[in-house]
Amino acid sequence: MKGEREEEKELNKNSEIFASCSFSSLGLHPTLCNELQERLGFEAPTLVQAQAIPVVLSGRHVLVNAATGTGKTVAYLAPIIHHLQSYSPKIERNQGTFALVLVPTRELCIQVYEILQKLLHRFHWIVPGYVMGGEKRTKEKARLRKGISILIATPGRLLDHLKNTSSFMHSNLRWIIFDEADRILELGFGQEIEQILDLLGSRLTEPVVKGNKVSSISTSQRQNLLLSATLNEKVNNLAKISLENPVMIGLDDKKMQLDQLIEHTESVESNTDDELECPSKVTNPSTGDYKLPSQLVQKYVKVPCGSRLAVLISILKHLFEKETSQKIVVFFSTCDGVDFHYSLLSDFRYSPNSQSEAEGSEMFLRCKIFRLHGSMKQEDRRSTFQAFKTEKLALLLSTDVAARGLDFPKVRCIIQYDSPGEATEYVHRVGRTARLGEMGDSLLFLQPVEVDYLQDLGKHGVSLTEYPILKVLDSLLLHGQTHRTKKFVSLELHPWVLSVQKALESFISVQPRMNKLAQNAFISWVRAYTAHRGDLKRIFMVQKLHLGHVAKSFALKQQPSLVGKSFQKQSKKRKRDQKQKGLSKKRKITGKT
Ligand SMILES: Nc1ncnc2c1ncn2[C@@H]1O[C@H](COP(=O)(O)OP(=O)(O)OP(=O)(O)O)[C@@H](O)[C@H]1O
Repeated sequence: MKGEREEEKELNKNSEIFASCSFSSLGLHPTLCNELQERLGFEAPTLVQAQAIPVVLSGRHVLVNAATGTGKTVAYLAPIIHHLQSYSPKIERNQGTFALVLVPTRELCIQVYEILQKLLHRFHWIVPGYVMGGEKRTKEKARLRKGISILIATPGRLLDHLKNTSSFMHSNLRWIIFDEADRILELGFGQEIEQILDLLGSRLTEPVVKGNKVSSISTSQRQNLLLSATLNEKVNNLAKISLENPVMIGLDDKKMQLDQLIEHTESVESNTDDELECPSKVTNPSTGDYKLPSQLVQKYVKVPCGSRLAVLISILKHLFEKETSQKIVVFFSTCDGVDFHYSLLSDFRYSPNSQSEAEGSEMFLRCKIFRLHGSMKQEDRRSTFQAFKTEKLALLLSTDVAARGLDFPKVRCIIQYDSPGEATEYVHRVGRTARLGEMGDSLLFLQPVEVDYLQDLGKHGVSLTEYPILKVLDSLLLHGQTHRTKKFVSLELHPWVLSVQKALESFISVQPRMNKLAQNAFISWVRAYTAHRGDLKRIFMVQKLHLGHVAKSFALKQQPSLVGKSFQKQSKKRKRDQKQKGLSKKRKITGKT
């Protein structure tokens, strides 16, 4: 009986995610359909692919607004490859770039490149490639000179090459794709994108820059695609300047069959222009335009500041002990925060059940631990990204550098330990789990004074239920027995929390290196907290912070000085980094990720 129900559930899940048609029925070349099946293991298109592929094949400009993890990447790559392979005579390397995919981060660049490589296996004359920050320019120049048919790029580096690499040939450019458009714009790349559109002669609203680099292909032969899991004013503006009479594709989470999809596409098409001309329709945040996977279970946990760290590591312990094969991602607001927690969790030993110190202590968490943030060396970022992908039991500590577009298979739970700020960021962080119909949980940490943030999320149609933290703490064995909370007044005084906090503080206090990391993380955390913008300042009020409790959340017995040398040194370093990266105007909280 149970088996039947499971089967039924599985079927329902599949019909909410996959379309009841084949890739070939969408008009894709048979060899490409084979590659999709054999190299990527895709039996049938997802709903968003079934809807988008025919439209992209038709040559129309498209705006896709679909939930995270619904298969947007193949929705644009497959039709482009289909067209390119059909060119007769065959395209050649020396004809330069035909399609340009713009992505916000280096990791996403590599991820899209890897999928492209697989899809192009049997179309060896179509050359994939990427250019991105952190790589050697000279090597990139050489590759561009040889020719890259489908180029994936981060905006800053692409602009650099457009201006400085004369051998970069793009006069045959036909497609520009903005993948994770919202993130590209949030990172402050709006101006770069406009310049790129100008240099490529692809901006619709303003006169095109004239010069030797403007493409010879007429803009009417261009096809631009914009993909985003969230919509806002900036995305709408980009759509206006880059998309001509686009088809809007947005999927509801509810079940849609293919015939409904086609109807949907058509009805959406007829509204297309109105939608774009009326920003409020596209951008109104209260209409629930944030697409979240319906099977995602979203919870929040209310934790007083001083107990945050003890509670975080207790929840991690509980989750890893409950399921011995799973992956979890924890998001932090700063690189220093990631570094500190990474070192701490990698080394922290504690045996809650040993009666004496003589018995020795054991690793608190028994899983592989990884870290990812923007200040790491490119090779380290790359190897972490690849390693975490293939692990079965692992924890990734990351800044928002991992929040967008990254596809780590089988992530079971997302913990937002430091609050995300903008609701869009929340959506993208949780989007790293519950991908393609898989189950997934998310947990948002809030301090009691921050709970109004739930209302902010509610305005976007995002609702969370409370995580039973006391029950979890009660279930953890301390000195061989569980401790019921009824006898204790609050979470901070729970014997388990007290015991773990004490062990953490002793661990930090005897290790100068850990102490230093904790202090840096504390300072950066306070700075990031003060940098919340607009309305969020009302929720995340720095004045309401008790800095002694914040220090406790970094296992520091004493509060480090915020006016001391190290704070000033860090501020100076941050300004210097900003200058070097030329990002000073881009982000209000630079250096965060
Ligand atoms: N037709 C398909 N059949 C099976 N798996 C698929 C199919 N299409 C995509 N996938 C898988 O689904 C996952 C999500 O795909 P993808 O990363 O393209 O989603 P996305 O919508 O771009 O997500 P995000 O918005 O987070 O970037 C990937 O692991 C991908 O390999």
